[in-house]
Amino acid sequence: MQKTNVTIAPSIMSSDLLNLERSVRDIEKEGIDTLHIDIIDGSFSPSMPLGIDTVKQLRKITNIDFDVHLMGNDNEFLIQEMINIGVEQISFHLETSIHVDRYVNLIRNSGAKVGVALTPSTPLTSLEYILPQCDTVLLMLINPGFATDKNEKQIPYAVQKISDLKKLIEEKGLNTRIEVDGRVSLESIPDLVGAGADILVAGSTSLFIKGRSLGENKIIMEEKISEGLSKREALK
Ligand SMILES: O=C(CO)[C@H](O)[C@H](O)COP(=O)(O)O
Repeated sequence: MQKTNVTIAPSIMSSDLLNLERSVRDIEKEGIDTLHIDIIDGSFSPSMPLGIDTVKQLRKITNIDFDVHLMGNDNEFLIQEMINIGVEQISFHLETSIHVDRYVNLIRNSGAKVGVALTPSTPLTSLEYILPQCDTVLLMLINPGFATDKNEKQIPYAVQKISDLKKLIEEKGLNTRIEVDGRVSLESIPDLVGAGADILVAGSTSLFIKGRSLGENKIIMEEKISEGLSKREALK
């Protein structure tokens, strides 16, 4: 399979939470170099699958890149904790941020990559001034934190929002990567990648689909990514 620049970022909260070390080893064995870690504070949204100490423990056992998605209200506190641990990318939500430039600078000065996350209905206009300072924009395609709620479906305007963001990034001549998260399923990957998604957060509807091994699911994901890249080429 041809290597593409679309990143598969397994969401550790979708793996076996009772065997995190084994999940990390399985992910490493597949040559995956990014781990998506959701930190949810129970107030921003109701679940609390992983905590700060989980990230600390994970850091001790692996050098894989940590792509941390903060879903909390106290961004300054959480960002500082992640910086202290030493993670490679930190994304925080604009909806819970007043001091956005301050958070961007905190993350940038630590050497980590800067990500700004948007819940599904937050318009792209909210990125107007901050986009040039972002390495990544994380578009949530379900309401963040509700991954275990099976009634939570991918938003119907996912492809539209990704292609609108891609256009904005290209118009401004930026290299910002688009990360998508929430029901990034085997079925939806070709359209999401076709529209411009660069980082796919892989959870229960792709990499961790039960009944197949991680390796088997990864091969199918790669096929779907190739399909998406062909679509993207055709749309040019
Ligand atoms: O951020 C998340 C939920 O807020 C999870 O990372 C994501 O939902 C996992 O993927 P899937 O929806 O395919 O299980």
